[in-house]
Amino acid sequence: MLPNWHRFALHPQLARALYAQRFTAPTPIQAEALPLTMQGRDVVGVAETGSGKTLAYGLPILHHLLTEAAARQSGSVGRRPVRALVLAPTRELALQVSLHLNACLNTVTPDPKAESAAAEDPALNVASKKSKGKGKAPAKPAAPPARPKGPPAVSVAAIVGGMSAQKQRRVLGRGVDVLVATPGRLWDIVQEDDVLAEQLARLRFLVLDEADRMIETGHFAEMENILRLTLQHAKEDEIEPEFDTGMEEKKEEADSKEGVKDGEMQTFVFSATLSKDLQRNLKKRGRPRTWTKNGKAATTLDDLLMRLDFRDPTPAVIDISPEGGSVATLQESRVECLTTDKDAYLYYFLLRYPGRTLVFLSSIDGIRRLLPIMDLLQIPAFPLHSQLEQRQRLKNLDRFRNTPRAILLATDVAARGLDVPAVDHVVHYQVPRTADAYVHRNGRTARAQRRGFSLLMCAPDERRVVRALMKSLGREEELLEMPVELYMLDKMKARVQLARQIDSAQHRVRKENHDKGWLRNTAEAMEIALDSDFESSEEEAAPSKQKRKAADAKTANLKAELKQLLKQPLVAQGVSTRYITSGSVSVADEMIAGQYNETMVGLRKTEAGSDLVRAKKPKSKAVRQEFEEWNGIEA
Ligand SMILES: Nc1ncnc2c1ncn2[C@@H]1O[C@H](COP(=O)(O)OP(=O)(O)OP(=O)(O)O)[C@@H](O)[C@H]1O
Repeated sequence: MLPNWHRFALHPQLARALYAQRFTAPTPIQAEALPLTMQGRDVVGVAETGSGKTLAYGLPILHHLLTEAAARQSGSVGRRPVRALVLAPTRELALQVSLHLNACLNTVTPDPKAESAAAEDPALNVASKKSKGKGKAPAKPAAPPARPKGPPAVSVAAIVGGMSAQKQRRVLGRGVDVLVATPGRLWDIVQEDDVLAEQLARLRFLVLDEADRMIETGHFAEMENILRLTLQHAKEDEIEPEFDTGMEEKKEEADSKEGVKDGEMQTFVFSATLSKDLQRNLKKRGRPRTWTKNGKAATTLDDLLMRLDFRDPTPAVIDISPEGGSVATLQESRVECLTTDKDAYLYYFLLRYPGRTLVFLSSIDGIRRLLPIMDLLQIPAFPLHSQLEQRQRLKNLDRFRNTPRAILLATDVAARGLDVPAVDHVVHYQVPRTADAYVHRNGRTARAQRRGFSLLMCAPDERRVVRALMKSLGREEELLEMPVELYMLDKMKARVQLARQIDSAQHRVRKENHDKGWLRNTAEAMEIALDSDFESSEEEAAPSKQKRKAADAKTANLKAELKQLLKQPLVAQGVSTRYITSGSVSVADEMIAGQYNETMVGLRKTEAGSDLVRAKKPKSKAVRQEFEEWNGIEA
């Protein structure tokens, strides 16, 4: 059925699922990893973002468990032990991995709505339940046979923070074969669940997905604790002889055999970015002797990986990441602008190049500030950051997934691992702090061989960071620049300026109301009567009714003005809207040919990235210094 997959001799159920999802051939990382993982080797895989790493480790796990389940047949009762643990840095990524693996157990193509429902409820996130969803069979190829009823042969479930822990415990109680988890929540549960703790010591597979990120997200201690549990008992009891017994040689001989021994745990570490040094060290290393070498806790990814319980004496390292960290189908660019103009440049970009766009900001406050402005400008944008409730995060992700031109304003919580199909553009509203973050953010677009575009917004005080960033990626060429029609940009600035004024006026009113309400509520809760002094001082402080009325009227005027502006067509310089056949640009011709930009009259419809220009040569040092001093930029 799928000749390109034949050589891996995958379980027929997986072959059917690959066929149903039209994965006709393995991706390069899958093609390189599968022969090793299927033979019991430990693998460290580094491949560009969106290259199919999940199945590179997922298929061998599912293959093994499905084969094992077939041999087990019926009859076994009681809670099935967890056989594979996948640790992922964020809730979204864990849920996504779990859905991806489940889709390989269901031979029915998942319906995105059913998927999101399942994602909202990890208790549903097992193969048996999902198959009951209204899974749409693909039109072509023909729908495969329905799966048999009854409990799933292999179940996958996600355990993440922000969801009902009770429900997740119930899922665990039913038996989970592949557990996908974020370290924080898993550690909470493990501490109260001795059975689970015991099971983690007998895993057949351990996966660290986006391992480097887990250290950044403050999960370090929990992850270390969990990894400690996965050290298998026999090893902990092993006493290292202090003198030469000749045993060591024999052991080394046995160890030099590739792969893990039968039934032992296989470890997979996957990421889009793993330092070359670390990869070299991993190749050279032997097994860890003791967990807490020097009695110190691991603090870096290098430490952590060096402490992993690789059972394979020579873990295979597959690195097919592109030089400089960029994907071939990705077009990168930058635009230089003042910090205060970034909103206008972003607005310009969104109108000039419509498409599903993921905008990365470095702070939650930044998102909170930008969101109402986008709203006032009638740009549909959704936030994604760690202070949103989990349900809200999933809802926003879902909306972003299902709205073709949606905008997602996200912090780096969304940078890694998230697989939203067809993200057209990534915008770095602020320069990311590390080169890895830059690569991972960009990795949300240009996935699975699709084209993608990224724009780095660079303020004068960020130039130095950008230079360092490019240097650490080994880039010699500067990023190409996105050209901007300055005439059009001015119009954007006027609109943004109005939106900001309205927002700050509304914000003032909201804050006043909030402060007043807060005082009253607190006083009420504490059963304190606010005395007349307080009331009168409040009255004094509060703007008079008249003042408020005037302020409200001003805001209403501003709103009306903005509404009016938004209604007006954005016309490029040199274009007459009255006589669209005249002027320097033949708008009519382009309209007829469907080549015009929908919101910016007179500008051709072009894809982002198709009109990039080489950056201007840097000014001579003296001139630059003068410019920087003049602009108050630190030398
Ligand atoms: N063999 C295949 N053929 C076609 N598409 C595939 C194949 N394997 C995976 N995909 C699709 O490619 C997309 C990216 O896969 P995946 O999320 O595993 O990438 P990744 O390498 O883990 O990315 P990241 O590093 O960003 O997490 C997914 O939508 C997946 O369904």
